[in-house]
Amino acid sequence: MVKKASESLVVMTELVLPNDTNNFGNLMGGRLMYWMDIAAALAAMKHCAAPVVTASVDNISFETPIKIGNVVHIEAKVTRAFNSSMEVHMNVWGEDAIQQYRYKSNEAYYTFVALDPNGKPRSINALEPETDDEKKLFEGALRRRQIRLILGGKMKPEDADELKALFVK
Ligand SMILES: CCCCCCCCCCCCCCCC(=O)SCCNC(=O)CCNC(=O)[C@H](O)C(C)(C)COP(=O)(O)OP(=O)(O)OC[C@H]1O[C@@H](n2cnc3c(N)ncnc32)[C@H](O)[C@@H]1OP(=O)(O)O
Repeated sequence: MVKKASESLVVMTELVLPNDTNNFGNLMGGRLMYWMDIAAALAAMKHCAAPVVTASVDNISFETPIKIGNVVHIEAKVTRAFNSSMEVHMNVWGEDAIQQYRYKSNEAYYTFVALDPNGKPRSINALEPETDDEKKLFEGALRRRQIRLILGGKMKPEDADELKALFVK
């Protein structure tokens, strides 16, 4: 079965409360990553209709702090499905609901693996990108997968054909 990228869309909204912040009154990075993990896992489950586990989290840059009392918006969507794993892209914004403005906080890629009832990786639906943005993310996903598998010790650099093609014509 092939599912559209848009079918996996998850939008999560949270309010930054005192217990979520550091001594500067900014949202803690770890709390944000926790919310992102949940939003991305839900997007992955919408795509594969199975329980999932987080296999890896790519680097996250915290561009702009999100202040106490602000709102956090997380948008998560599956970019590409492989055999049992899928990459989820997220955009995160902060919002001052009183002054009524929104600002970009960060973006990230998480990878999830679908599990069968025995807790083993299972095959998943293919994914079809539709919009230009979805197609761009879909195309880059193979390269990003090879980078994270090399870093995770699951792939030899010499086997990363998609990455090598960037440098060797
Ligand atoms: C009772 C029912 C209730 C239902 C209700 C549902 C409730 C559900 C709620 C969910 C909401 C919360 C969601 C939070 C989710 C967590 O936080 S889960 C906790 C943190 N994560 C973990 O504990 C995962 C621990 N790791 C593992 O279990 C295993 O290493 C993995 C990830 C399953 C991989 O297993 P493995 O035996 O190494 O498998 P292997 O055949 O080598 O690879 C399988 C796939 O993993 C990929 N992979 C392996 N390592 C990596 C890596 N480092 N980077 C990227 N991909 C990798 C491979 O590329 C491969 O992909 P495909 O080529 O098949 O597409």
